[in-house]
Amino acid sequence: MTFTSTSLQASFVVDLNVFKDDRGWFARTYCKDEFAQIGHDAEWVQMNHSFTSKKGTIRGMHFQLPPFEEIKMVRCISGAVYDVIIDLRKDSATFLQYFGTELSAGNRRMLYIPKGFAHGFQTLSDDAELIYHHSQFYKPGVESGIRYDDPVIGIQWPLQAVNVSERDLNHSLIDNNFKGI
Ligand SMILES: Cc1cn([C@H]2C[C@H](O)[C@@H](COP(=O)(O)OP(=O)(O)O[C@H]3O[C@@H](C)C(=O)[C@@H](O)[C@H]3O)O2)c(=O)[nH]c1=O
Repeated sequence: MTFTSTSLQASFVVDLNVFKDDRGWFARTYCKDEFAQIGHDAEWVQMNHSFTSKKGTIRGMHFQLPPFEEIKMVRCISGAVYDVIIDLRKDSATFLQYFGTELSAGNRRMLYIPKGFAHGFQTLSDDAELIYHHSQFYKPGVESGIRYDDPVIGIQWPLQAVNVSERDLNHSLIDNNFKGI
């Protein structure tokens, strides 16, 4: 695996080493020893899988509140998405900045998202599927979110937004009281 730092400290784009032969290919998607390179020593306690039928759909921008913050790692296994993270770490030099990259079944790229970030994505194709690794259990009562179109963040989504969930449309906008997590 190749780990490439993004513009937001401690988050990484992870590219797989693909071994090809006449049958197809093989790639390792997680290895405790390799992930030690980026300081990852947490256990993945939950894995999730989502399917999104319509191109342009946005899900996000989600995070769990302290003390249930989590590390996530995401990979697209069907179609393509524009995947976005927002730095919400209050002491970070890049507080409230975002990073986005394309994840697709074709590029097999993963995004490693440390604690203290919001995460979301827009589908760039119909029938997009994402696999998630989580270092924390899902806790519905401690979920929070940032609006995908919050002007303070100013995410440039590639497509017009469609099919945003009621919950995601109702995240409150960032104001001066927001000090991060
Ligand atoms: C996230 C999650 C949802 N659910 C349930 C709650 C609900 O009934 C249904 C759909 O949940 P949501 O509407 O929250 O799904 P979704 O909007 O796709 O939520 C996901 O968005 C992306 C951007 C992330 O980063 C994920 O961590 C997760 O928050 O699945 C679980 O049972 N376990 C889970 O871990």
